[in-house]
Amino acid sequence: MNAPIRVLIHGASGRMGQTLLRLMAEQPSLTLAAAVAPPVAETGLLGQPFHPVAELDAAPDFDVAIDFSLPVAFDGILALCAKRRTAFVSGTTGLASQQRAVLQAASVQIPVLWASNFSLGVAVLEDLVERAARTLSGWDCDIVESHHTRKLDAPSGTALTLGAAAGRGGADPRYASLRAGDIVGEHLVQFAGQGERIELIHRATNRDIFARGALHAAARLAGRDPGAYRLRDLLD
Ligand SMILES: NC(=O)C1=CN([C@@H]2O[C@H](COP(=O)(O)OP(=O)(O)OC[C@H]3O[C@@H](n4cnc5c(N)ncnc54)[C@H](OP(=O)(O)O)[C@@H]3O)[C@@H](O)[C@H]2O)C=CC1
Ligand SMILES: O=C(O)C1=N[C@H](C(=O)O)C[C@H](O)C1
Repeated sequence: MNAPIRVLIHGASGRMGQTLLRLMAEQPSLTLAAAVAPPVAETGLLGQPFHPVAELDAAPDFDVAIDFSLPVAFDGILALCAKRRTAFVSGTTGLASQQRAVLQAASVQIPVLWASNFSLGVAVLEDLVERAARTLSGWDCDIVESHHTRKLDAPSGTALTLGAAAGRGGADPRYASLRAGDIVGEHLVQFAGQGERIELIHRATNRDIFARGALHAAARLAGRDPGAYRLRDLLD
């Protein structure tokens, strides 16, 4: 039997961090090495002690980090993974272009996977949007994203990913963002022509889909050759 893959969860006290910790047992190949969070958060919903962010360098050995935190916290965990030569999975959105460049540079040394959305449905939607944009030349393309009021970045990472897909198909998308209540995440991509309109919508109704996608990716990324992987590279 293979040794379990040791996982460090970064942003462990957050909405996604807590979901990841709850669902980790579903991936029997994974074991928790550390749950990292700022010092104000002493224990999470599951009662596990947090490793303080301030002592990130002293984190126990791990094989892969899963990061769902904030842009301000991203550089530190990526640097630790590069230093320890571990795999890095991140879903943190709102990154600056310079942070994306550093991530790309790190992929020469370690396996990395960053995705704006870890759900299967959005992966399919991305393909549909590119195809629609390619076919519907001259139609207006608008992307409307809705999220909970605690979300800090806008447009969402997913909206930008879908916009890039539309762009590859030749469209020039516009963006609109709504923040309301506890909406987990909704993305509408609308193509409007003369006398007709197509709406492609993805609605996330809970965060488990994102956490399962990230845990699945972590289990398959650990131990791989360095490189920048996409979610679709690791799907069964
Ligand atoms: N790619 C995807 O599929 C998805 C991506 N996301 C993205 O993941 C990120 C996290 O989302 P969510 O869980 O809702 O956000 P939360 O605000 O609930 O969680 C953020 C986490 O980061 C921690 N944190 C804050 N500041 C620092 C710091 N300076 N150093 C280290 N850790 C810090 C927070 O600690 P504390 O609790 O103390 O504030 C918390 O643990 C966002 O960028 C979001 O857009 C979200 C869902 C899906
Ligand atoms: O912050 C969130 O909650 C989410 N963020 C991601 C994004 O920015 O696209 C993914 C999902 O929509 C939830």
